[in-house]
Amino acid sequence: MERSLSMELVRVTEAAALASARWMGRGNKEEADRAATEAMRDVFDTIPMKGTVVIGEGEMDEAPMLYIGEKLGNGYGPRVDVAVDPLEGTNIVASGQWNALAVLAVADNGNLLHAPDMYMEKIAVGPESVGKVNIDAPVIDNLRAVAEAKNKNIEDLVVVILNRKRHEKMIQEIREAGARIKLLPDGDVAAAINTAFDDTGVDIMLGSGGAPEGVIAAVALKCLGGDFQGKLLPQTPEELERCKEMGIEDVNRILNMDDLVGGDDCIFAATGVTDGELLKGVMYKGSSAETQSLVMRAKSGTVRFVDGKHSMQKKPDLVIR
Ligand SMILES: O=P(O)(O)OC[C@H]1O[C@](O)(COP(=O)(O)O)[C@@H](O)[C@@H]1O
Repeated sequence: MERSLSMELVRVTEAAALASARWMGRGNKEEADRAATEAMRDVFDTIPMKGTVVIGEGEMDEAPMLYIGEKLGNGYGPRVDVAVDPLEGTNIVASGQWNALAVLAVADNGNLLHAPDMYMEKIAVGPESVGKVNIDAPVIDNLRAVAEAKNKNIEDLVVVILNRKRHEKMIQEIREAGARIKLLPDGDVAAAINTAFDDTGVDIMLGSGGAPEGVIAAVALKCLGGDFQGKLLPQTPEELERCKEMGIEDVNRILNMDDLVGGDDCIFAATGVTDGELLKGVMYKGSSAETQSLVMRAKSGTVRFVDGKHSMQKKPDLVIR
């Protein structure tokens, strides 16, 4: 992939964030998602690449755009797999809470796991804890390992986990271990990324969430030198069949970083829609709007924070969609 592709891709997540942030707190997650998806789709065709959506808004018959298999880009450039989540945290935006992102990930053709839309058990940690955790290990063992790797006490750790009934037992185990917890309403991609940035105060992410989001988070952590492990959790015979079609015969198999995103060349881009620990959300300032984005490439190890100031006069399409 060209080095410049990462900076081009930020324009895509910026556009999605600018469009969907208009819907903050308005109680309409569908419209927020639609605005993000349309804006993202519009910008993709200006990007120099031959992309194919492998993780998107759904199958062709259920999503009008950014559907799985859709071709993206201007047709000149590298052949790449594209994973998109135009609005990660639709409920977050609808209720004006923290950590909604517009996100995408790109890797060389054939290198992203085509994760079906089902649950995935996940564990995410930053660089210090690489090689120290195991998704199959008891919670207490993983917490001890992260505490030791970060030279902390377990009581100092902050664990993030989605606030769901299915996590009751795990939350109890974390509490018994003495660690602190952030219970998330939604948004486990931001949570996973935060584990690799010390200033966010987040040490480890545990629990299950969407498998597509898992692949996107794995790309981010590959760029950051962290670790991500996943396990698919099919809930129905149809979902089990989907796993087999993907070549995953043993669903209990741990999906390591290289299973989720192969090779060493992948790019991750995200723009804050609402404020979070790492990225600020969109601010509309009358004649302009400001965005904050994160863009990273695993091959070079470059991590960039990009502040954008967008003119509403010169770019009227940034107004409400
Ligand atoms: O709400 P569930 O079913 O527990 O699913 C969890 C998944 O939903 C999210 O919280 C938000 O997803 P949406 O943006 O599609 O609403 C993800 O971050 C997470 O992976």
